[in-house]
Amino acid sequence: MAKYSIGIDYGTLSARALLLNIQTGEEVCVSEMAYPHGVMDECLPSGKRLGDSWALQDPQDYLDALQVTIGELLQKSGVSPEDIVGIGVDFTSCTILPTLADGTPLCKTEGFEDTPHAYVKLWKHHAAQYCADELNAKAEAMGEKWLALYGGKISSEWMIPKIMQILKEEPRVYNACDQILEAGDWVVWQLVGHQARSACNAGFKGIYRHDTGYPSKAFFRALDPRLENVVEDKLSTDIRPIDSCAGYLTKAMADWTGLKEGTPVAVEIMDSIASVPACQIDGPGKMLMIMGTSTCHEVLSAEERGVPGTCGIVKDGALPGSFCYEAGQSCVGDHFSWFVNRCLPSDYKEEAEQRGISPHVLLTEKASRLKPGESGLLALDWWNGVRSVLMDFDLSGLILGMTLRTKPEEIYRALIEATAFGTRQIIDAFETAGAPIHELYAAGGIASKNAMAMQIYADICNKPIKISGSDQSGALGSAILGIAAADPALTGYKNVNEAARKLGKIKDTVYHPMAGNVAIYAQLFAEYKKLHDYFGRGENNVMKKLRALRRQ
Ligand SMILES: Nc1ncnc2c1ncn2[C@@H]1O[C@H](COP(=O)(O)OP(=O)(O)O)[C@@H](O)[C@H]1O
Ligand SMILES: O=C(CO)[C@@H](O)[C@@H](O)COP(=O)(O)O
Repeated sequence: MAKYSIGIDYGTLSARALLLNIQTGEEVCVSEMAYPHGVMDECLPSGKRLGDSWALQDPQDYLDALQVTIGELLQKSGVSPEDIVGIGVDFTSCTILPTLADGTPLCKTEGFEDTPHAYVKLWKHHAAQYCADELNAKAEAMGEKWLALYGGKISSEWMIPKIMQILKEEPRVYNACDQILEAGDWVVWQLVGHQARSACNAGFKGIYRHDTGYPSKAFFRALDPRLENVVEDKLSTDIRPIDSCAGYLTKAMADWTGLKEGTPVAVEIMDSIASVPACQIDGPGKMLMIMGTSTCHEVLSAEERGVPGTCGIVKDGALPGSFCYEAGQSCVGDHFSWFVNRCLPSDYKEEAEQRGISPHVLLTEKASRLKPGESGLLALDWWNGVRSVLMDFDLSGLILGMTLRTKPEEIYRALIEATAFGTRQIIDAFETAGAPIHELYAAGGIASKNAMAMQIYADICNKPIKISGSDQSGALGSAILGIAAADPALTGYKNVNEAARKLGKIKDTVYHPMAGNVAIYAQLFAEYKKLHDYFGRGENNVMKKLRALRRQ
């Protein structure tokens, strides 16, 4: 009798669930639900305005997505809940929410429905930059050893700066909540009825180290005396490995989803990392890029050492037996959709509509006819701040070289090239730190949808790129972890590594660098680096001044 696992991938705008046949690897069906409240970056549903760089979500959307997507999987496939051996969940991160002791989100309690700080802060909520600046200065002054393991700077996207922002701006929320946790950990809590926080999230986003735990009380006290006991008061030291079982589906959640009560649920994993087992990344020298709204870069290594430009290193963070390094770019697909949504001229919109294709496909078709360098444009990919080498969300975007003749497809291509230069910068940082990258692998929406972008990346990075065999690599990785959570006697897999070897997959297509393009892009990259340093390393702080003026 065939057995199945379900993987649920919570992205920025939607959740995707995948039903996987655990013996054949067949992806039986996929179901997606866009979050009804989407990303709230201007106001709450009540109309209450949010500040600059805010990005919130409504946690009820996550539960509704469980009900709708799992219901659809069961209905479309006709598979019996009895034959589902496990469930895995991955989530965009660092996405956090304050809750009561029983898990009720604070934004759903009386008196907090209209309080922005009581809602989920999405990964791309960047309004805690001033808190991150304070934290980084303090960590450096106090010689905190963990700082180097986060590339030398903690991002304002990460958990502690976000908690600091809540405490400083709305102490009422900080005091009223019993827990502050990753939304992925919260979903698992809802599924199994108790908390089982993920080592992956805690390590990458919560400054939790496998050997030393959280930063010391003295450090938290130095940040703010009210934070001295933040770990005991709001976090947890019960941190679980990602290949373990978090617990079993409760009766209430079985009724909500249509699944069987008692189905094992895996400890949650970050969405980016879930693609590692799905793409058969099993050792050093391979960099996996998960390219969607943002891009995350994953590298496995036997060693733990700080690499400038990375955002974190976690022991057994992606697969047991290796350290996983993550670097990232906060604006990739978002970069392209900004252009499509805000700047596309009406004749282009009409052409796309008439031909029944998306504006991305139209712009890509036109941009494919251009040669590298032909547009005369060069952009900095900082539309959503910088998560890599500079780690600064007060920086902003730039396009250089525009003339009266500049065409939309030229800008679109320059934006894609800018994100590839950003990736090249990250690869160079790894290689300079003594971790050579021989091959690139790509997963996520853009890897499967945009061949031109992948060729540009191969040319700019001067490395071959292999593509994930699944269009839903996050959900596939989660389903693999769902197997690891189940009884091996039932699944036939000894551990997650074995399941990843058998069920992970890569396409036959490989994008090879083209020598002529590589040479031209090398010249453009040299100019990109100059702009990067000029605007990013303090020589000209105009971007920060403009941001400060906007906030006044
Ligand atoms: N043909 C395309 N070329 C480039 N980017 C695209 C294309 N189609 C969609 N995108 C971008 O892909 C992003 C969504 O990526 P996806 O991996 O599906 O989601 P997520 O990052 O939320 O997991 C959006 O930002 C969108 O602008
Ligand atoms: O930062 C991480 C993971 O570490 C991502 O969750 C974040 O960049 C958002 O990813 P998506 O672009 O929504 O796939």
